[in-house]
Amino acid sequence: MLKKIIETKMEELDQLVLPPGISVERKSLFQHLSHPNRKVGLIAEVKKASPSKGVIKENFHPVEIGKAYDESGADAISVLTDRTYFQGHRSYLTAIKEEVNLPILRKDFIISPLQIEESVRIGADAILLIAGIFEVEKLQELYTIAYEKGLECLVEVHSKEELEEVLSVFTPEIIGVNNRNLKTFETSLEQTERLSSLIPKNSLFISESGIHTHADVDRVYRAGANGILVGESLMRANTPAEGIQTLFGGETVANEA
Ligand SMILES: O=C(O)c1ccccc1NCC(=O)[C@H](O)[C@H](O)COP(=O)(O)O
Repeated sequence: MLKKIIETKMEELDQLVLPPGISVERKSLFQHLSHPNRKVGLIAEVKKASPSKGVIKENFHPVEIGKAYDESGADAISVLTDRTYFQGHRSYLTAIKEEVNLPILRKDFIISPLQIEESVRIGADAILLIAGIFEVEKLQELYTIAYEKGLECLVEVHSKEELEEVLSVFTPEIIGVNNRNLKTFETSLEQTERLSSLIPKNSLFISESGIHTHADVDRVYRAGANGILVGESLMRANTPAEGIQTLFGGETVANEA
């Protein structure tokens, strides 16, 4: 699946037209996740559809969702901007950024410095870099370009081997362990438990995918995660606020509306 997505991304790159830049106040994903509102930081994802589940939320209003996440005490927002496989769009990120006071992670398949410049111009504070797409040297090159442009990166791994290979070259400040097997689409929180001890102490450890219940949150918290990235279960909840309440078992924070 990842190979197919990257092939599509390369075709899209040929058509990419950079938007004019916008002036935004940058928010640090690292800082917000380092001082979370609850026991683990929540990156709440704006996700209409996906390759594994098809359309997840028919009645999809990205700005309303982003504002509800902000009002419900999320620590950051992830916005799918891939059009083909997730029915996202870069305009969703810009529109949400203008309405919330949280760091925005651009969730897309970044393979080129051009997309990093595009991410800056649409108002992203951070981008996802997927280790499994590149040689580590290329990953580090894109990581450096992003930070030079004022963005932060969440470096995502899907296996022990990928994580060890990245750490043999550099130490990302934010490391995501994706619990989803990109071949079968199955999710298992054992992935987080398996890789936890390999995460450097100075890096933030984010558990991504397949987190649906308070027990799931507790499990990855006990495994040592500093934060979670959650999409589907929040998108399927009656409201984003209810979805967040379910994940945290009623644990509230001061700025919840
Ligand atoms: O979600 C998918 O089906 C998917 C398939 C192939 C590549 C990436 C995919 N998802 C991107 C993500 O990492 C998730 O959107 C994110 O971690 C949230 O996962 P979830 O809470 O399980 O929706």
